[in-house]
Amino acid sequence: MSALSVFAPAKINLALHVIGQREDGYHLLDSLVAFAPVGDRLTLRPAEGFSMTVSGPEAQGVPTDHSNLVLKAAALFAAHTGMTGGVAFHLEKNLPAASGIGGGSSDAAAAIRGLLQMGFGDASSVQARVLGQLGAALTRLGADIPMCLSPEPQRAQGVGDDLTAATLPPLPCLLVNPRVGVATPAVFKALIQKDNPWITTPPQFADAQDCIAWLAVQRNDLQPPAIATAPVIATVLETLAALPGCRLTRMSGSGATCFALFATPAEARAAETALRASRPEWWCTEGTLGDQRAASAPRPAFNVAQISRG
Ligand SMILES: C[C@](O)(CO)[C@H](O)COP(=O)(O)OP(=O)(O)OC[C@H]1O[C@@H](n2ccc(N)nc2=O)[C@H](O)[C@@H]1O
Ligand SMILES: Nc1ncnc2c1ncn2[C@@H]1O[C@H](COP(=O)(O)OP(=O)(O)OP(=O)(O)O)[C@@H](O)[C@H]1O
Repeated sequence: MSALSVFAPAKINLALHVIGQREDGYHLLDSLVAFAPVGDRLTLRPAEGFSMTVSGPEAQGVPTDHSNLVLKAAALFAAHTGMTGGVAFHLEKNLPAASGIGGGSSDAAAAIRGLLQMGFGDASSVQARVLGQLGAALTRLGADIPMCLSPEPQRAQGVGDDLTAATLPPLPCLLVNPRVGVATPAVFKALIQKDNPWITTPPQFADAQDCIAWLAVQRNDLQPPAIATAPVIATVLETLAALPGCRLTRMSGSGATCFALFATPAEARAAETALRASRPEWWCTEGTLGDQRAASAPRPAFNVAQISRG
């Protein structure tokens, strides 16, 4: 068996409404999610046991031991499927960690897609029931993992694990992180109002401008508590809003990464050039949001949707 390379795209919460809280403390969400053409790259090579190396521009501080979400997800996969053999993972880290764009969760989901694609797991045991149990365990590992298993536009409800495919037009986007790590639990803890209104059901959008007009009346309820935790996020949003052609600005996930949407890719590219010149210390990259399934990995032998919606 040869090596397999799997793309782990950035996840963007175009809208993120917090609509309640469960007794165990987890929050109930209603979020519209899309994926960017920028992301990490995970390579899987058959080996004895599981191991992990990390390289790339954002590798510093990313664990290479069993605390990496890639190795944790692989261990869960092995426990649930009876997988024999092992894999040497290599992670090329391009996304800043702890930044609200799903980095570790997207890497973990890429590991699961890769293991399925390589044919690991006892085929007879990888049935709907096993995949459902694995899905529940992966949600406990990272609430963003289920939505990253199939990197396509989707509405995420429940604690992030109740997924419905959504149709979105291509959305030209600029992603910006001010290089401040934000801890997700701290932001949820700082959220005062837990029972906010739901998302209105997304209609069919004629084009990017139509979608942006609809998004403008949605929210990210974690934005105010994240700004209270890391005030620089407000500066990022103000800076993005002042860029020529910017139609909408918002924070993704629990921050600190923010995004700006544009009507055309040319406007997004021009905005990236301008921002790189004025704020060279910030991480920024442009790309068109949408469906990254084709780029992420060949389709695995088993239905990934069974895990993510299990
Ligand atoms: C903010 C989002 O990124 C939106 O997509 C996710 O809800 C967070 O996903 P994640 O980073 O994978 O989060 P996890 O590592 O599973 O959870 C970190 C912590 O965030 C809080 N958490 C997470 C998800 C959720 N629905 N409710 C919560 O209250 C819990 O305190 C949890 O212990
Ligand atoms: N593969 C990984 N990539 C990045 N961080 C990882 C990974 N595995 C474990 N971690 C640890 O998880 C922490 C959170 O990183 P991650 O990139 O998942 O952030 P996040 O903001 O929780 O993402 P999101 O909220 O969008 O799901 C990091 O500080 C790091 O110590």
